[in-house]
Amino acid sequence: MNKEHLVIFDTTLRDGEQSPGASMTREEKVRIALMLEKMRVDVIEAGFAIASEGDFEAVKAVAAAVKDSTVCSLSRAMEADIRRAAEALQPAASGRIHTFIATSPIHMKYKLQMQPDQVVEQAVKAVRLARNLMDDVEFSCEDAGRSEIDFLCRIVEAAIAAGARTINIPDTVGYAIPELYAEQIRQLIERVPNSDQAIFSVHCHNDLGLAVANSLAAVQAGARQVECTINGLGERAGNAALEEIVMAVRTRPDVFSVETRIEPVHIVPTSRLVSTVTGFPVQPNKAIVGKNAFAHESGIHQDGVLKHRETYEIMKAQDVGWHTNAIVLGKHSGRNAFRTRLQELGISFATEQELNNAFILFKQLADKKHEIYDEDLQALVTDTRAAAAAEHVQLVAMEVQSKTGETPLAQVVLNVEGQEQNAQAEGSGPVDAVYKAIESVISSGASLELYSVNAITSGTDSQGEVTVRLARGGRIVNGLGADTDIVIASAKAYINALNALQTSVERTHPQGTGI
Ligand SMILES: CC(=O)SCCNC(=O)CCNC(=O)[C@H](O)C(C)(C)COP(=O)(O)OP(=O)(O)OC[C@H]1O[C@@H](n2cnc3c(N)ncnc32)[C@H](O)[C@@H]1OP(=O)(O)O
Ligand SMILES: CC(C)C(=O)C(=O)O
Repeated sequence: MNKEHLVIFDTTLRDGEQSPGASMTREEKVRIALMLEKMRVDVIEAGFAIASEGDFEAVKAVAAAVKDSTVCSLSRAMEADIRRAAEALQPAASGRIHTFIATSPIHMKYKLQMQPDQVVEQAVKAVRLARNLMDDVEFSCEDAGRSEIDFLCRIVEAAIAAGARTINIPDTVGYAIPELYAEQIRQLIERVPNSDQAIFSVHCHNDLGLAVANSLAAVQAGARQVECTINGLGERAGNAALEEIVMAVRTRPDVFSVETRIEPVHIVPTSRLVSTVTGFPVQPNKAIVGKNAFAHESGIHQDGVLKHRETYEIMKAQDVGWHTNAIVLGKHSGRNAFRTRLQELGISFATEQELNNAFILFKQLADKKHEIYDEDLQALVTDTRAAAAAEHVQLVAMEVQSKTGETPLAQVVLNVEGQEQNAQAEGSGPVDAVYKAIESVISSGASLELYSVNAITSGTDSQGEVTVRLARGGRIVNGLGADTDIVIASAKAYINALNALQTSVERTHPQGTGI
């Protein structure tokens, strides 16, 4: 099927900048514009030239920098705005003046305080002036979503006759519903006698979360330009997200008879740039560009993706600029994902039982921690292997009381050579108390040469990894322990070192006297 071209009009630098707190400097706008150009956006709305000296300079700088995309400036239906826009666009290889006036009864009556006839007259004058200054002129009926269809037909016909090449029908306040909005576009195209002389465009706001759905419904009804923003940035709840429009059209060629010229591989880098410049983070579950958009945490999905990616992915992460999709290990993960990740880390187990033991520890850890990182897995494997080695001493249970102004008290239950033993001790800190309690049972006679604790990953739910070095009679051993509770990690590390000390005694003196 021969596809029609869908014009992608990006207004991140104009409507996106209207998000409270998202204002951008001239240099930042140029950086983003160059990324949009690289992505092959057709039209970049760079600002509202009359808004301020800074915005005028920004539009001018973008117009000078961009060569491949059309650069556009917004202007009210007023002579001063239009002339300022034309002046800012002077350096553009291809420039567009975008002029607008509100057409809904509520806007005309209360905001503009004009009669409908006056609005039509002002729109026509504005479009004519803009056409005298520039070939490419777009006219928008602000608040078209709440405008009467007969009035819209009248003003659109007049604007096209005055020279507008693009007619934009914005749902300014995000009031539209897909079927009704599509019907509005369809009727305009059918009823306006000169509609074939213009491209119909849509510009949807997301107040009801319907901006993308409305835009796509309008495309199905004949709109051939979509105005959108990176990350859905924009006034109030934002605009239709460019990445969602582009990828919907691309992913469902069976549904859409249009195509864009966007190179989607630049989507994620551009999204990151916009987020960094504006300081607006992208929510993790945001379609296409959110951190979780191509991440799988649940075992059944991970198993499916590992067997055949398309079982749970309708797009390819790399196509939109991600390095790869992600299998995130957590409490919902299964053995297939666990084993695969360990294999990627170069870790394999001699027996299925060893893998199962590690998987049990993994699930226990995942119950305490949101996400399990590679470093966690490495520590976990060390723990599994330490457990598999001969263990003379095992930690059964422990409890530590640590209160401001009071001496910490530790109670431990150890299994020593198969026999449970209880002990308690005070210490200068909780770890000191635990170590003294352990020593009151074991009496190893070893000296503590090193104690260090590291957070394995970032975040307060990170595991602490403790390293302990013990020395006795010229023998030095290290013990490692990891846990989300660093006092437990410390106990594990100490016991691990005591066991290593005993193992080294056995190696040198097979009839050795024990710990
Ligand atoms: C839906 C949209 O996103 S529209 C774009 C919104 N973006 C912006 O407003 C950002 C840039 N705006 C600005 O910097 C300022 O509002 C300016 C420079 C445009 C105008 O500033 P001011 O002259 O101080 O006017 P102010 O903003 O207070 O009021 C807007 C005036 O424009 C009139 N107006 C609003 N839209 C239009 C229009 N499309 N065409 C003609 N006049 C309009 C209003 O009726 C009001 O007129 P009044 O002062 O005679 O009552
Ligand atoms: C000026 C127009 C295009 C607009 O931003 C809107 O109506 O939301």
